[in-house]
Amino acid sequence: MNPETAESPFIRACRRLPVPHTPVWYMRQAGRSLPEYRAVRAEVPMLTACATPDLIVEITMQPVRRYGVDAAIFFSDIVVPLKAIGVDLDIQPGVGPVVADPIRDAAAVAALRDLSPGDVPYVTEAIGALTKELGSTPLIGFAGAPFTLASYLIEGGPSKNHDHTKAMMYGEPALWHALMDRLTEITLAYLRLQVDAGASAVQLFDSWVGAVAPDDYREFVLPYAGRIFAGLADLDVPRIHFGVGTGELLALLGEAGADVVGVDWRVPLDEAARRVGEGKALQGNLDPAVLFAPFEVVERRALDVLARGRAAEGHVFNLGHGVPPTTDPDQLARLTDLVHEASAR
Ligand SMILES: Cc1c2[nH]c(c1CCC(=O)O)Cc1[nH]c(c(CCC(=O)O)c1C)Cc1[nH]c(c(CCC(=O)O)c1C)Cc1[nH]c(c(C)c1CCC(=O)O)C2
Repeated sequence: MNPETAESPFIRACRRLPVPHTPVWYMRQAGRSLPEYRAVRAEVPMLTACATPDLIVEITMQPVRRYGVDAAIFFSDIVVPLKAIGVDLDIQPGVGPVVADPIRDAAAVAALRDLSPGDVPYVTEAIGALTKELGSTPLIGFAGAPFTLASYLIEGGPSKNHDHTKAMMYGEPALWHALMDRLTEITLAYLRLQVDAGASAVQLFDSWVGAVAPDDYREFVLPYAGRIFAGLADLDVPRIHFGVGTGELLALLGEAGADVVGVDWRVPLDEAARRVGEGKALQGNLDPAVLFAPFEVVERRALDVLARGRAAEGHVFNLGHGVPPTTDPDQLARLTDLVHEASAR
């Protein structure tokens, strides 16, 4: 990473170093709520956009231009590497990823081949162009974590209770471990190629792992997240680990090897710092729904997040989950300025 990027508030906060202001970015900042995003996407299916370097660059830059956030997140989706190795899937508007043939047996698991950089040339190309355009602003690469990817593959689409996923985990543990092993290799390769192309941090999204109890997380999930973080250790970029509803798992998300633990809105950051323990930075955690309240409420809540975030060794301000599609972009613009001004030191 270039020296100015290494000195940016976002990278410094991830490394638990002093910062001039608390850095802020938003999960799902690229897309959905922005009119300039809807204009660009009007005629283009989601997965086509994710495979078109010019569109990736433009959409990734949109929230950076509009809000002045401290980091960009690469515009893509967690299912892109699966599509790239030949899984028959689509992203349906308002639904999410839908898999044509859900993976439920050993033959389907064995068909998940390794990912190489040549499978996603548009990712490498877009990241190269983005790092030039971003200058010292860091670019966050990302991937879906094995549990969350497994859930889409096994269920065949979005799921509330992850019943088929858990049925395999509990009932066919050998098949489960084989699937998690395949997804771990694919995810690690995907994150490494993003860093090799120029990403200066990575976030592993285990969005739906909050459905799993701590003992099961330790047995069925943590070894794989651990392999991914260990496999990135030589790259010298901050590694962020996030899931929704993970209050009971926060210490384990850190234990898996992340430098920064992402926290949803259910656990205040001072309590999260206590649960995660020493040697980690935290990211979060304003309830995204607060953005629908008048700005004075957003302000009061955001100041509370900042105050509690001081209990952590490093704090990156974010929402507790993604930007809701109907968010008024002006609320995020004002929130970004507020975080910068209120935390200036
Ligand atoms: C679980 C998950 C997915 N995708 C992702 C996650 C993990 C983050 C999280 O927990 O929210 C990650 C993701 N998806 C997208 C990004 C882009 C970068 C960003 O701004 O954060 C990122 C980081 C774009 C997208 N991914 C998707 C869209 C909407 C596609 C469209 O505009 O048609 C975007 C902009 C589609 C998608 N893909 C997925 C869902 C649930 C959806 C939304 C379905 C819907 O409500 O329309 C799976």
